[in-house]
Amino acid sequence: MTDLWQDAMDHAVSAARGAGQVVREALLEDRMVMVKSSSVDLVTQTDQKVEQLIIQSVKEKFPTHRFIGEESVAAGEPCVLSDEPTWIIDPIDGTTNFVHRFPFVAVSIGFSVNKQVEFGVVYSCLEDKMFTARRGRGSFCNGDPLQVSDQKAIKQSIIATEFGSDRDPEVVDKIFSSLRNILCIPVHGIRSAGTAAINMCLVASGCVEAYYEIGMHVWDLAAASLIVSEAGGVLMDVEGGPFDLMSRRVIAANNRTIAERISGEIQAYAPARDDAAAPGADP
Ligand SMILES: O=P(O)(O)OC[C@@]1(O)O[C@H](CO)[C@@H](O)[C@@H]1O
Ligand SMILES: [Mg+2]
Ligand SMILES: [Mg+2]
Repeated sequence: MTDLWQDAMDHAVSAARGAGQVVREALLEDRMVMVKSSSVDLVTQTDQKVEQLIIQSVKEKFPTHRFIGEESVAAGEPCVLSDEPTWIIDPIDGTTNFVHRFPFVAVSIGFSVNKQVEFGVVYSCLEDKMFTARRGRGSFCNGDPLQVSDQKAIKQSIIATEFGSDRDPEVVDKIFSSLRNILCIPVHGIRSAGTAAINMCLVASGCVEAYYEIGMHVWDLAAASLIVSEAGGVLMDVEGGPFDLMSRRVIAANNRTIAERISGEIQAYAPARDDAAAPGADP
């Protein structure tokens, strides 16, 4: 049977590796920092340049494919996940880390058809770790198979989360309330890589038992969601229902028991969905 998407996945790996080289070179220069939704939601010309390089390279090979790119959406492109083959791109996940030279910076490229992720590529470009997954064919890091942690007890676990870029005191109170509840289970520790994609690859690698967050976007999650599930992990909404790529809410865990326990401790809220502005979106 013809393997429809292997050529596209091979291109994604090559594009992510090339983008990582651009990121590493940019780290040697001064970076002009701009802001988006708030004074702590950063973007640089490197984010924009890398996204355009990836999108242009894909358009040359797959001219009918669609795109959801973080910086294209920021510039006004619609954020619509259709049934069409769609490349879901975060050119730099961890821009704040990139600006501060904190060494966790990822290029994330997900690919969906019929709203289902067919492959995911996350390149941690300062670690030179290429995380990949193809639906139904497992997850890998630099070609080595990945498997989530076999830890069953949350009290023997490390949990990853992030603080996001929303500084609204009411939102911050919810974030810290959830954090306190989970820390006081107690768990062994809480960790933040500063990038959702790498946090989720740490779940897939068995380095942390779970990651949860409210507020990130589809481009942070798409590729890594498949890397987690193909490593034997589970994905869930923060209130325990099914994971929804466009909801800006996720629990990614090594097993359902730990995911459900985390869900029970989170003070949930619902940010505006990524597809909220899409034509025909539910109000
Ligand atoms: O804007 P970026 O760098 O692409 O992504 C922002 C981000 O790093 O910030 C959040 C942590 O607060 C993560 O969920 C997300 O991955
Ligand atoms: Mg991101
Ligand atoms: Mg980004």
